[in-house]
Amino acid sequence: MSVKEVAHPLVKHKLGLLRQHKLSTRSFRQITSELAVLLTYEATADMELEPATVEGWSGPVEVQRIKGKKVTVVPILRAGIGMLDGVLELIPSAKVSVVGLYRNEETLQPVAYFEKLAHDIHERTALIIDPMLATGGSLMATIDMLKAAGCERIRALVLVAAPEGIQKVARAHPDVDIYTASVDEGLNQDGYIVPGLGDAGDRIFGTR
Ligand SMILES: O=P(O)(O)OC[C@H]1O[C@H](OP(=O)(O)OP(=O)(O)O)[C@H](O)[C@@H]1O
Ligand SMILES: O=c1cc[nH]c(=O)[nH]1
Ligand SMILES: [Mg+2]
Repeated sequence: MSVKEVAHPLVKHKLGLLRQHKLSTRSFRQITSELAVLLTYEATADMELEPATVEGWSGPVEVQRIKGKKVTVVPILRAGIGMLDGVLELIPSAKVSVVGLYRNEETLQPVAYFEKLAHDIHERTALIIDPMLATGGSLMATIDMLKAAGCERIRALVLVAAPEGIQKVARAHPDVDIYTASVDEGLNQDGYIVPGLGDAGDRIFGTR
């Protein structure tokens, strides 16, 4: 497994904006979406290309196009929805497989409540999206669902990751790569990432 902490200046700058406590719901949503675009750019950098010929203005031109193009984006409800538009901006033809999970606030264990996956997920690369990787429970549960459905190539795009969650996922799923704007310091006693972003779902949906 690899963890790629994206060092691009735009990513660092936008993440800094997002960390501000006093940020409107509108701005939080907007910047989350922009970061999703940039993480997608990184997470697709090794996509395979194949040669093709198109009809150009001066005749046939040899071009390159993405081979296969089979991707499914997997937002983890609810906060993952905040990254969906950004990912689809770069991969507009991707199928969307939705997973619903929430974290029990006392046990910190993920509780599954929804699953609707692309029917041909076994032949697609899954890009899981969720702003937060904290204890890793939600990501692990999602990976388990995808693998149970036959998915073989899985990547996760998260805005902020805690080392504790990364280690847990790495041990159980060494084949899954993680792309993040930041590996933060760690978790507090309530399982929140420090310095983190707070409750990303509440900030995206304006529910607190
Ligand atoms: O790594 P973990 O410890 O599992 O925590 C991370 C999860 O917690 C948050 O979701 P939450 O349960 O708050 O649901 P929400 O998106 O509906 O707010 C976040 O969006 C992740 O899905
Ligand atoms: O820091 C955290 C941890 C879990 N979920 C969040 O939204 N934020
Ligand atoms: Mg939440």
